[in-house]
Amino acid sequence: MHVKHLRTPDIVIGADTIVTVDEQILEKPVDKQDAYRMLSRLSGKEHSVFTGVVIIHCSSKDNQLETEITDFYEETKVKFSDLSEELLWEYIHSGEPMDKAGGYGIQALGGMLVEYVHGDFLNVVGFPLNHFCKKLAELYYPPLKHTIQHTKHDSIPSVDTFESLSDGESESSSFKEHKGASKLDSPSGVICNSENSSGVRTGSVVPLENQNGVSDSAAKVPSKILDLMDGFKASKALFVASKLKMFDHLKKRSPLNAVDIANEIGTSVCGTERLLDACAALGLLEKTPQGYSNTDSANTYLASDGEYSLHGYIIHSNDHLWPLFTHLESAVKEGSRQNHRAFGKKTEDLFNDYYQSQEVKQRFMAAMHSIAHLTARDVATAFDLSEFKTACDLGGCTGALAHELTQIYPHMKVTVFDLPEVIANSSCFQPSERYTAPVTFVSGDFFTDDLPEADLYILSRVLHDWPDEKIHVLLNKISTVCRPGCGILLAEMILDDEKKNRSTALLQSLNMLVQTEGKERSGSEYRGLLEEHGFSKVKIKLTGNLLDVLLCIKI
Ligand SMILES: C[S@@+](CC[C@H](N)C(=O)[O-])C[C@H]1O[C@@H](n2cnc3c(N)ncnc32)[C@H](O)[C@@H]1O
Repeated sequence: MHVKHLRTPDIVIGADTIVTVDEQILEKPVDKQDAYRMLSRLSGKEHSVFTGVVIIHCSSKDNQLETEITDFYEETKVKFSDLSEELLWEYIHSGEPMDKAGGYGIQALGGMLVEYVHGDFLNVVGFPLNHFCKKLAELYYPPLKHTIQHTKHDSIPSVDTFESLSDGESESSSFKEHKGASKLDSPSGVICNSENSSGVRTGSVVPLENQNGVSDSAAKVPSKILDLMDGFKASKALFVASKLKMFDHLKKRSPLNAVDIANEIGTSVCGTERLLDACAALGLLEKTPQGYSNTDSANTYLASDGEYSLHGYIIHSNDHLWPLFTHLESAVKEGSRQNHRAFGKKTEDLFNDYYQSQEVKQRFMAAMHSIAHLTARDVATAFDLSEFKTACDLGGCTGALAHELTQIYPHMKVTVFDLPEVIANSSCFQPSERYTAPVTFVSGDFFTDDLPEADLYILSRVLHDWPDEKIHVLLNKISTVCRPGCGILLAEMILDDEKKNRSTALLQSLNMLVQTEGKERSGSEYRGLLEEHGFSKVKIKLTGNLLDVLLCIKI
């Protein structure tokens, strides 16, 4: 959900869950599950615990910020006395306030404050009822085209409801729109274009068999399987559009038509037009009679100078991961990495592959940097690290996380420790002067060289590169230099113990199979490895971002 327009007086609705305990606000919203856990622990006692919606009043009159927390249980007013207006707006615009429990606010009168809901109203208020009912109906009673309707509610933004069985989900964010698009060449479906309340054109699929009212659900290919079969085409379309810098051109100037873009990037008009249309259907671009433009998300994430650009990681995915994944079958049969098949050379060490050529090294570092930059804030704030005066980010690469730590903990001295080839190349990834914080870069090999002294050792996406034997070598080295009270902070995609729920992390584990000797691990597996080296008090935080965080302390 995006709160697109704010009315005067500026009232913003839809923050995530905030929990206050004894009048202390945990500044960082916790996720809903955490909140419920806390709530159940504290219920019945005299604590003020609130889950639900934060309504922030910004009064331009006296510059006072007041936060009203509505809750299933109680209501109260808390003053954000230590939160500056600037910070608040940064927070609001970071997109964080727009998900999960924030949606509860728009169920009631709060809905009047929101002018637009991009996506499905019912899906932002909790259980994805719309999607659920739609899927049930698809299974048991496919809708006729003329039954699709839109419902307008008085007190809430105009929305599609499950009564209409429209494909509201496909509009929920520009990046999710690929669901409808992926069915373009589906043998079982045709696209019906409809206009939603925000004027967004959406494609909802009506099975062919419904057009004459005859249901033949046995012949229907499940949409999830179709999505997966199409997924590689969608990925490649994104990769190629990124590689050809289409999003960069459109960020500089838009709308542009296919001929303009083809001329600028030196490609065929017919091929360019098809790629642009595919990107528009995937929700990456907007297409109007005037031409193509980037969506907001494309400007932020896909343009190479976007605030949270993933361009580096996308190019790495295209040039490095794609060839490796074409050998997934061999990797599965043999249980080992496929670099020799993909790139025709056998090296002992994964990082040798990357650092032998300046071009590949630059590409790899840019890829690491883009993900680190996007996740650094969540990693750095997952736990209060202010008690640690010094930190060493082992395998810290470009220093993106190190810089974030120094922003959040100004008194912390942070060292980045990485291989000499990386340290020599790190200068081109440093933030502008204005933000330059005192991060020290030290080169060395963490398996063989002395480690810099620190109170906190950080291993971000390092352990997943290695098999258990190597991890024991590294943890043993860290444990030897750690005094009691020192800590290790891991940032990884942490699997659930049964290894069945987190598809992004499980796919990432396949990614590790094709190129490393490592794998993604569960919280219990990391805990086991760390406890063998004297680290306990393990705390795990699932951030909801690409990386989760584990903190443990040497006893
Ligand atoms: C997957 S990258 C992660 C980079 C960074 N921590 C992040 O999260 O973006 C692994 C990093 O470990 C570094 N590395 C690998 N082997 C190393 C070694 N033996 N000694 C020091 N650093 C090493 C690599 O150079 C690379 O920067």
